[in-house]
Amino acid sequence: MSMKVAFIAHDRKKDEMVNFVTAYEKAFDGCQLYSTGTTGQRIMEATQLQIHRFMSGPLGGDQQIGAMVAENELDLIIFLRDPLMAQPHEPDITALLRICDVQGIPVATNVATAEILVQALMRGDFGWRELVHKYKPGLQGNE
Ligand SMILES: O=C(CO)COP(=O)(O)O
Repeated sequence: MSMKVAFIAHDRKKDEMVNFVTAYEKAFDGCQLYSTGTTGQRIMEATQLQIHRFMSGPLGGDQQIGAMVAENELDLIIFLRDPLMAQPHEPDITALLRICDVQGIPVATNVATAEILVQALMRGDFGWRELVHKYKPGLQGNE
């Protein structure tokens, strides 16, 4: 099953995102890729990856990705937030992180975590959906 991965980066984190995705281009090749508007544009300019781009974050892109999460349609999100600058669409960002916690979707908000998750992706140990179900009370595997 091909993994569905989303990339989001705030402006002062976009170079870091491009460098990160470029370094792991092979790992992401073969995944179904999604992004907010400008982040995806920057990654596609720098790599051969094909990415489905949603709207820019401040115009609703975080919410569009959040809608995928709500349907449990994403396996991994790399969201390089700018921790030092307030964003006009802060409520959308909070909402996206919240819905990831609702659905148990792994989110990396810095490259240290992203690195670990991508290593796991390359090893093929992304049994996320099963894991999530295992730990949810009342669901199969957690009697
Ligand atoms: O603002 C963003 C995420 O909150 C990112 O949007 P862009 O990728 O369009 O810059």
